[in-house]
Amino acid sequence: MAALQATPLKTLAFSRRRAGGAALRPHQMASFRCSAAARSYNITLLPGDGIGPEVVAVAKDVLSLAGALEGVELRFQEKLMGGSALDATGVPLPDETLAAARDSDAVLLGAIGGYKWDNNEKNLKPETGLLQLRAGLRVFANLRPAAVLPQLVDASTLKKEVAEGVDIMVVRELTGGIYFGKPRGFGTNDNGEETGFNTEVYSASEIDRIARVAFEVARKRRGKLCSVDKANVLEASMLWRRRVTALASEFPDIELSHMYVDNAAMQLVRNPKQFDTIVTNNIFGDILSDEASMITGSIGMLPSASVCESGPSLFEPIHGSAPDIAGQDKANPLATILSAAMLLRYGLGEENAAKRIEAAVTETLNQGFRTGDIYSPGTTLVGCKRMGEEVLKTVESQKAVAAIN
Ligand SMILES: NC(=O)C1=CN([C@@H]2O[C@H](COP(=O)(O)OP(=O)(O)OC[C@H]3O[C@@H](n4cnc5c(N)ncnc54)[C@H](O)[C@@H]3O)[C@@H](O)[C@H]2O)C=CC1
Ligand SMILES: CC(C)CC(=O)C(=O)O
Ligand SMILES: [Mg+2]
Repeated sequence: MAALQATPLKTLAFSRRRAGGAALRPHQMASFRCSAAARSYNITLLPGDGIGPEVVAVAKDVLSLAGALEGVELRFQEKLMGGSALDATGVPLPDETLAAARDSDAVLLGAIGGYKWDNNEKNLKPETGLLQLRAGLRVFANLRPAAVLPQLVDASTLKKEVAEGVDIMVVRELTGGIYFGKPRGFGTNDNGEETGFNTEVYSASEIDRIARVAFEVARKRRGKLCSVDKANVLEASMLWRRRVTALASEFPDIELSHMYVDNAAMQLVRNPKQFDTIVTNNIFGDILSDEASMITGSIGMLPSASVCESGPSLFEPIHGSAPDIAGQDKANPLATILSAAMLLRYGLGEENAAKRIEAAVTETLNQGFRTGDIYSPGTTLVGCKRMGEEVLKTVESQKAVAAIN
């Protein structure tokens, strides 16, 4: 934990384990890098449901090629998760899947959920499996970068002058709050009416550990941190604000501000450039990052990394299983491809391979290829598979390599 508190992103690069081995420390990294044979990693793939298998298949190929070109061997194992696991095994997160994820160097998830399971009881919902996975891996910090790429400024729903240059990092608490709080359930009120209830609860230590990560992230960015809460109404938010404020004395170089979540939702579309790093709870982070995604052009563009104190990290696009376009080769795979780049950088410490992927995505967009969600006149409309093929071509190309160096 001490290392994570000190430099979360840097530490992430060293937080993964070799298969069956102990965590590598930074000073071991140089010798580890010298041995080509040692640079091999076990990756658990959890394609999930809907567009999940479509985007993960594409991202796996990109990950493999970028790794191979940088001398990194990636060994993949695919496990059931979500609705597909429910259908096959009766539970949304089979023990075998969690065990495999825990035992790997990093985990790449597509998305889970779909109409078929929407009316299942809580324990038999794909979404419950995802919450169990996050809790099981103890990945409490979810980093969701939302940056407007110059090539996609016209795909933003906001005016060009409002959208261009936006570069926000949402640090979302991921294993606490109302998605996990007890009591929860259904009951009956005094009038005999049916009720449904959930509990928003945070302990001081849960707030402190996510806030520390956020302060450190802000330190590596532009030094501004906005803590988003609802402290005018909710006790959990009152504690949140008190703890974040207290912690600020340890980070005098960071400009801390506080904002109520309703105002933050409005400010994000009014003047998103005012934000650098945002730290917030589980549910507000879920909602605000989807909102931020539209500033960048599409939810199909945003990757994420979910990290813990030790053990494998989880990488996933921020979007869901998009059942409305599933099976039609319409999904944008770039969020998952960019999640694969985050996996290489923060999960495995393989910076060059990560850069190769990011450069390839930039180049593919420069060449004008667009899936439907980011299409604008004058660009070339492609499906999920073709977008993957174009990225693969540029991963290998001289141009992508030149962009790295
Ligand atoms: N991490 C996960 O696995 C998540 C799962 N879900 C689940 O996904 C299912 C659908 O949820 P929704 O609320 O519809 O959210 P969603 O993110 O799946 O879709 C929202 C809208 O964005 C579009 N979209 C999403 N990803 C896209 C991509 N890569 N390319 C192009 N368009 C894309 C969809 O077509 C849809 O119109 C539900 O069962 C939900 O519980 C929702 C959010 C996260
Ligand atoms: C499907 C939910 C469990 C979570 C969600 O929407 C998200 O993490 O983005
Ligand atoms: Mg969400």
